[in-house]
Amino acid sequence: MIELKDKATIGIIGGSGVYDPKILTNVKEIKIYTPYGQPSDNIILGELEGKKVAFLPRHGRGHKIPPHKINYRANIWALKELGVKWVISVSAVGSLRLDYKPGDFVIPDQFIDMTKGREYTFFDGPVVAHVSMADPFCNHLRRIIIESARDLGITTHPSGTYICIEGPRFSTRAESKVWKEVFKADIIGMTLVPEVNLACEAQMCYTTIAMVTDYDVFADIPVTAEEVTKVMSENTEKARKLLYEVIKRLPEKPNDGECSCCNSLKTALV
Ligand SMILES: CSC[C@H]1O[C@H](OP(=O)(O)O)[C@H](O)[C@@H]1O
Ligand SMILES: Nc1ncnc2[nH]cnc12
Repeated sequence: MIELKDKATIGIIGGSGVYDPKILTNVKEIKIYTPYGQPSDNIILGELEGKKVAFLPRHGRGHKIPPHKINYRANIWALKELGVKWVISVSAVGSLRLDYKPGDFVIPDQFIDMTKGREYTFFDGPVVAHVSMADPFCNHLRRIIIESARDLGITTHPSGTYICIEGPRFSTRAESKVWKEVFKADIIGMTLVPEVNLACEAQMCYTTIAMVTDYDVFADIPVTAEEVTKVMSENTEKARKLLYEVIKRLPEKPNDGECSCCNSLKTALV
């Protein structure tokens, strides 16, 4: 049973290189049990500017869980259980275009799912739901992140299509060419799906701050995990600054006029 004092309205899911919530004060660690098993790690609860924030490292502390083994359902369920309404995900991504450079941020507005066998839904029957994914990210949250990044002078691309591959391997040159030239995706990663789908089913506002770490395999020297980790660690301070500013500006509740994330099940149930 979660106590009222342990509720949080804002959730941060940290990706590669983001394993601790350094911007939070009054932190405490809690373990959450879900019908889907264990989340990636204990959740760190803390405060920022008087707001309650829950932090969860997607790969666990020490990066022990690969993308295809993450218990996405348990992670989203745990955040929902805590009362989270806004979910800000931080992710390392490869760039599929020259003008999205390592160190830049991208706030994607679309995704393409190339994953192969994950648990994609909370609705496995007998209740069946088909949520709309036309606009998969919360536009209210995207606007606040884009404005905050602009005011902080952080180079941020306000749109982009994220292609999510199964991993854990990186793409071949032929695959990367297809993602770039045929699918016209802008960035590539391994963790967005099904995190985004599940957040939508849980009627939460979800957006990703994608940090470009590499040029995938269309660069002369193809991407390595070492390169991703290095670029990510060089830029985590920038990500923290942005998270701080975004959380400062987030209203208590999503604004009905700007997004309909909280009502995603209204038209989804069969
Ligand atoms: C460490 S290299 C590949 C790894 O990094 C990204 O993870 P995240 O989105 O959690 O930052 C990518 O999707 C892969 O899982
Ligand atoms: N090039 C890449 N492909 C897939 N996932 C990534 N995460 C960071 N860079 C990536």
